Amino acid sequence: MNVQSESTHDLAADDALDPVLDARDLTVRYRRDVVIDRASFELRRGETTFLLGANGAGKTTLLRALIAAAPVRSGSVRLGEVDVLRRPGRARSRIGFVPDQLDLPAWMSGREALGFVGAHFSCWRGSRAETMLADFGVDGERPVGELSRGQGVLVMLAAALGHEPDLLLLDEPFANLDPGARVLVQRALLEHVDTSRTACLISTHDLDVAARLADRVLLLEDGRVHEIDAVEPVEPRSLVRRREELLEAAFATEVR
Ligand SMILES: Nc1ncnc2c1ncn2[C@@H]1O[C@H](COP(=O)(O)OP(=O)(O)OP(=O)(O)O)[C@@H](O)[C@H]1O
Repeated sequence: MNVQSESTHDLAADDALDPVLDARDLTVRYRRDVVIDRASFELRRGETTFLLGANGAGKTTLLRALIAAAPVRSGSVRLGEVDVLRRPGRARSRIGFVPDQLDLPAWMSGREALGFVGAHFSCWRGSRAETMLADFGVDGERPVGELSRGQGVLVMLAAALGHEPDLLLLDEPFANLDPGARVLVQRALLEHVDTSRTACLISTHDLDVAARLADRVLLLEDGRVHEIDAVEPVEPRSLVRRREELLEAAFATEVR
């Protein structure tokens, strides 16, 4: 999402060369099943990268591998100078993560959940996360068991953004959000990525959102990660064509 003014263009260009995360030859296996097969890619400062792939392609597995929470068999993940697989605690303190399943204790209030997630990620900036939660219109005193999935995503997003991470990893954050909540989430992400120059990787099945917001697209297919060029310049026709290409590539068997 490059909304830099012209005067900051050079700085943005320099920034763009600076990878926040560098994954090299990453292989993840569940027993004998190779889910991620020698994946290599970078996530760069100020760029929003979308991760596409059919059901079961390994998107969740790949995102988890990037916080050392999946069985990585070989390869490396570096977050700046930090070796994520060797020092996951240190790396996680600089990462905001929104999982696909919100496994929070049902009795916990939204506000307590912010602290819980913050503690897990070795970081806690309570007041900022609580302000974000209020901005999202979620009552922080309500138990998360009483929240809808969309409201739960907003709690996790506030927790993920609250400590101003260098890297944001979001697993299907737009699923089951109503249009209002979707706009809120997208706006919060856009603002955050643009102002703090965070790197961001978002998995989704929503090709409309990906085509509209992506600076880069990674496609996961047969365990391999393929990079698809940025969707720009953004012209309606090229966008439609690009979406069709992505759709065919990602879901070839389903659309035939
Ligand atoms: N803990 C696990 N143990 C064994 N196999 C697993 C485990 N977690 C995931 N898998 C397998 O790994 C593959 C990839 O699953 P993953 O959830 O990463 O895919 P996905 O692309 O996120 O799917 P979806 O779009 O449906 O959410 C699947 O075949 C799944 O069955």
